[in-house]
Amino acid sequence: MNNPTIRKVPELNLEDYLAGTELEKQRFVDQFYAGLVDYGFIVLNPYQFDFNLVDDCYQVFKSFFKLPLASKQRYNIHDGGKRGYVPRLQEHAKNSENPDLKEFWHVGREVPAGHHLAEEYPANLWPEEIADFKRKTYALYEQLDQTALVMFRSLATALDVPKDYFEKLTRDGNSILRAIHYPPMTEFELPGSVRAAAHEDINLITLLVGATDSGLELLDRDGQWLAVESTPGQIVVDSGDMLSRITNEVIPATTHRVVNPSDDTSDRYSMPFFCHPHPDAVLSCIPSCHGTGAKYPDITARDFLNQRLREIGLA
Ligand SMILES: O=C(O)CCC(=O)C(=O)O
Ligand SMILES: [Fe+2]
Repeated sequence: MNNPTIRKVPELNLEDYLAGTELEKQRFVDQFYAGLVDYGFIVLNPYQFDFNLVDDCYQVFKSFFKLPLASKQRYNIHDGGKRGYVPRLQEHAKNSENPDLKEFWHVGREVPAGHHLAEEYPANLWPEEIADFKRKTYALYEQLDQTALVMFRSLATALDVPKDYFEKLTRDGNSILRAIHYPPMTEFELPGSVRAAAHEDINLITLLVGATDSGLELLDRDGQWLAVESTPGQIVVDSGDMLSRITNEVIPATTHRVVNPSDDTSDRYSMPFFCHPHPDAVLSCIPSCHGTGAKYPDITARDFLNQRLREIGLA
């Protein structure tokens, strides 16, 4: 029987990895890996992370989502949600017919003109109605990108690949900062829909800076839903489909959802950062996870992503 007071997503201190003794470092590596294998989620206390940038971004995105729909729709460029605004009831989970009760905004990687990915990555949109939108949101993007790199280094040790294995895979990667607004339930009349239906993330790992409210749940290995509790100042880290694929499912992509609140009138905001490889990266089974054979053939991150985006109604 699942007892939520006993089963709890492990909590880790990034300081142990970045400034700890060799023993603390190794313990962090082991606990991060075990957390992903056992739960697919860990709660991270970051180290030297500027949470003012998080507050700034919540301010920016709250102001944006408050704009009239006609203003917001100017930034809905129907590119499959790659950049800019995606209105309510657009995205649905892979096996769900009902759309999620959310609207969101995507900020993607900026590369200089002439860069080999400049043609492939769509240009970001920067709403002129909101002051400092670009500076504030991209500063958070870069800070999360740096944090991800540290988590990847620790994961590389656990998986027995060169320390820069994920760095190479994700250099100039297609990572996305998604700001989500879940409006009050009173604004919908859709009995079958939830804030975010059960799904797995497509990417390698996701970093979620503290949401403004609870509601996030993971499906644990015993088939029980478990609340993922975090406080402001923490970052929830979870594993996605791409990590599952290259680890031969040793680290599964954990199913999660955002349940509807008991209170019908409150909003919820969250900001997942989806860490993606660069499009030409080959998703290939890591040797230490090979076991009796790779379950999946090699595929480029580009092909894998496009396949998944079609499945969720975004391509
Ligand atoms: O809003 C949240 O807390 C989680 C959102 C999520 O899982 C997603 O957008 O993939
Ligand atoms: Fe997710």
